[in-house]
Amino acid sequence: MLKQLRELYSLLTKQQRRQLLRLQILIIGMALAQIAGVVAIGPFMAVVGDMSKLQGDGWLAMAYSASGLQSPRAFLSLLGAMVLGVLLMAALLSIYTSWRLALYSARVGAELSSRLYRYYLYQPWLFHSNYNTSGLTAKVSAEVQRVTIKIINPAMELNAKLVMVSLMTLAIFLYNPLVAIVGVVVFFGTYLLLYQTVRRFLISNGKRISKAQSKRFKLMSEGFGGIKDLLLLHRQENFTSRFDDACNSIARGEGVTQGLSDAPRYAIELVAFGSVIVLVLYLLNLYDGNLGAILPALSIYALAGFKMLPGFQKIYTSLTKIRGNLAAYNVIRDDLIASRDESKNSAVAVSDTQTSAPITPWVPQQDIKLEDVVFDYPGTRALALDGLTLTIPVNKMVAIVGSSGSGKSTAIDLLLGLIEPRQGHVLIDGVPLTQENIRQWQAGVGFVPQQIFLSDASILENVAFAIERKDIDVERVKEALRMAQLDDLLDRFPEGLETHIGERGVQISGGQRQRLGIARALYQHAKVLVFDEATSALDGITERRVMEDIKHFSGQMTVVMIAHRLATVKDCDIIYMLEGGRVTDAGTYDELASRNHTFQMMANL
Ligand SMILES: Nc1ncnc2c1ncn2[C@@H]1O[C@H](COP(=O)(O)OP(=O)(O)OP(=O)(O)O)[C@@H](O)[C@H]1O
Repeated sequence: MLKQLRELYSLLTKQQRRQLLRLQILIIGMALAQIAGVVAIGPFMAVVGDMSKLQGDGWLAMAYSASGLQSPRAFLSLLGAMVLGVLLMAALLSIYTSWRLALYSARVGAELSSRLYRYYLYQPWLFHSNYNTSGLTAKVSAEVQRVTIKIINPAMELNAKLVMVSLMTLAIFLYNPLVAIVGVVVFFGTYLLLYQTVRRFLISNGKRISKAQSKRFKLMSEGFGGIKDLLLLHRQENFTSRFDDACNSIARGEGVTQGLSDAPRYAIELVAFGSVIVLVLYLLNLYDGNLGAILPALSIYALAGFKMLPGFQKIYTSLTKIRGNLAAYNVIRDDLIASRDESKNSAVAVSDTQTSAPITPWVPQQDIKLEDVVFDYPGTRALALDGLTLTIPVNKMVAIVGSSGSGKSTAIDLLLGLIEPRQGHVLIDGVPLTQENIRQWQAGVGFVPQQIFLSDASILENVAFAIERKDIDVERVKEALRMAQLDDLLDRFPEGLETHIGERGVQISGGQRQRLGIARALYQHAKVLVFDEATSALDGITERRVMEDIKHFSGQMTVVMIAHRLATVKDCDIIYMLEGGRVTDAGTYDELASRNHTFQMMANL
């Protein structure tokens, strides 16, 4: 556990560590104030037990005569008020420190969540293609929240109480070493014994919660994502019963961890009462039954115990909470470490996009080539692309067709610069695509996927996707919509460009959605348009209309498309047939239809 806490500390930013140091000073100040409050009760009780202490030459007698008060009772009231004053100061300092600690934990948690979100958004395509979104969402939200509330916050409280208990024990040790040693052994020993008993249980419990948590997120994402199928198949019960199981598992796990954290309080109360009886007997023996001498000592111990017992309990509950939730930390640990290592690069990337001048798109003049490209996905044995070579002349329409798994999407991802070839090159006018020039290349390429993602925002914001509203070029949006044959859509809605579409906005048809995807690509001034089965979800008539739109770009733009239905690619200048990650034939539709048997079968000729 210490290892993980140290690791968590190493994940803090420099600023967070500096804040922690300042908090540490505050914590020590708070502990000293608590000790002052406890010690202050001594003189007060000494006078209560034996008024004669105000006579003679002791320091209490000197303080009494210096106070100028006429009666011992008035002096006692003054002492009482002073004790209350010190206790009040200690209480105020404690409130302030607790507030700062809670704020600090919450801020660290929020920063970790932001850090993870940023880290994931900056990951390359390969990372995302192998991850499910619900897993990432669970990490950024639920797991970080668990780490914040159940590890960082308790760790801060543990820290504060450990300092307080240690300093208080030291103070008692200076007063009476035997009482301090026996007290620590009895209370610490009892808690340690209890903690060792439940430790194993807490660990397995924590893991169970993490597992159920990710299951819950998966069920939510799959349930809402596939709602249409569920409604039709009436299989909601299958999801709700599994969701119930996961929720119950979490509730049971959290309840048990909480219960195990609270349980020792009652056992300790018993030990505490026993200790008071033993202490009284010990003091009676020590001071030979002299109550005047016993009272101050007993009050100091009682007040110290009153402060320390909740401290011990807090240390124990913090430890059990941390132990029970370390599994949440383990789930996000690797990503947090990786995000720390990459944070500098991301910072550069962010400042790059925000401060540097707009990137000049790289517009090819002759052709785009994939040359002898080999690619395999991590963790797979088979090659996705095995020596793929193809040429896309500029301002032509080029299609890539082939059976499922033949490597079409992988070829497109390479072309877009989303993945890098293991061997071979992507050449733009003969110049290889590299990390140095990829941003210029991507700035000039428009990608239209099969499923156009609509933001819950206006048409304007959806065309200029992920751009600050104030930075959107409205004229350019209008131009893109016009080129994508979508201006009629604007006429239909009174609010025009401001019409809200997406989840909570007006619904648009599949064809309009696809055109919106095209407009989004055109807004970037793309000169190369890449369609990844962009029309496969459309009905025949809408698909033909969208294809007509795309044909408009022929001669002015380079169009690359993947299509399953061969009717879609009839007008393309070149059709590449892929099989097993390489080109098996190429030509126009008519050429392939006349000579290629596979093509004839695919086209149902
Ligand atoms: N993220 C991935 N991880 C591992 N293997 C992958 C991944 N994506 C694709 N593959 C594999 O790479 C090969 C080529 O896949 P690709 O998606 O490029 O084919 P495709 O022709 O586009 O198929 P489809 O028409 O079904 O989309 C397939 O064997 C596929 O299983």
